[in-house]
Amino acid sequence: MTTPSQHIAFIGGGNMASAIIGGLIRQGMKPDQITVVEPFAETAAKLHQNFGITALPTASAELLQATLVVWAVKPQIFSQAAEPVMSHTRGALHLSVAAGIRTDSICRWVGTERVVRCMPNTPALVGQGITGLFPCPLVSASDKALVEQVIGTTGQYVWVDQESKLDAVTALSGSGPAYVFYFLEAMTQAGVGMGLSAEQAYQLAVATFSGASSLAAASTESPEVLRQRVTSKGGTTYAAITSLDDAGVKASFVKAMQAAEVRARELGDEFGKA
Ligand SMILES: NC(=O)c1ccc[n+]([C@@H]2O[C@H](COP(=O)([O-])OP(=O)(O)OC[C@H]3O[C@@H](n4cnc5c(N)ncnc54)[C@H](OP(=O)(O)O)[C@@H]3O)[C@@H](O)[C@H]2O)c1
Ligand code: PRO
Repeated sequence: MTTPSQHIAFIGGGNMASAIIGGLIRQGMKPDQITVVEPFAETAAKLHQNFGITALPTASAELLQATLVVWAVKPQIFSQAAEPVMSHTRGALHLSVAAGIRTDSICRWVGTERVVRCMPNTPALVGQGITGLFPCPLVSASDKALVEQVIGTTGQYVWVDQESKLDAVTALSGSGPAYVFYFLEAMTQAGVGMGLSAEQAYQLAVATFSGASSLAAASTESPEVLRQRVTSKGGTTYAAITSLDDAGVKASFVKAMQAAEVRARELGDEFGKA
């Protein structure tokens, strides 16, 4: 992976921007190749402390040097954040991480159709993210290559062929780390209830998740077969999975992800109008 030689601007310097900036810096990009617009002083201080970047509190002509602009603001304020930025960045390629906000809204707000919409996730912070990407028709092969270079510093990526599929990516891998943490909370709570220390229960739960994920990634077999290998006839796993099935956990999980996909669409409808 080569480091982008371009200048990159981030609008919004919070969690997701920091995850991507961290990836870029780890790969050797220099802080002076990165401009961040971040009005919140505490977040700006963290950017300085973590990456040596002095954020701008508001948009300025400094943004003119950006060849790529990464939009990492909440969907709710995207259109408002774009107003002061637009006049400085019309010549740049734009990459949005905002959940739900569709490319027709983004193109209107940023004044160009060189727009890629994406959905990363927070394991990007440790270089193990996965990002879904969707390009507008005017995005060139070299634009896509630049986006791949930037997002590649945070982990894996997949291009989707229809924009609506990004809402599914959002429900699956965008929100997905929260589902994993939810399971970790439950497994740790159960372990503590059975007499383990909180530290040991958490260590066992985290190692089990990462170990099982690595096994699934390395295996050619389906998760169903891998699960069956753990499940001895009449044994402990059988008792646990039967209890989960009786409680309808799998169906509830599918329903929960559908709720996330619906919410992504709603965010686009609700905040994409402006
Ligand atoms: N976190 C995730 O797991 C995740 C995953 C994929 C995609 N996303 C998407 O990433 C985007 C950012 O999420 P996040 O979790 O990184 O949120 P966040 O940590 O709150 O970061 C957003 C930052 O933008 C700042 N901001 C507000 N108004 C601004 C303006 N006018 N100009 C420039 N910056 C402004 C916010 O400052 P204030 O705090 O002062 O408002 C905040 O620091 C969202 O659209 C979300 O859908 C998040
Ligand atoms: N975090 C954002 C949300 O919860 C988008 C995916 C992960 O809306």
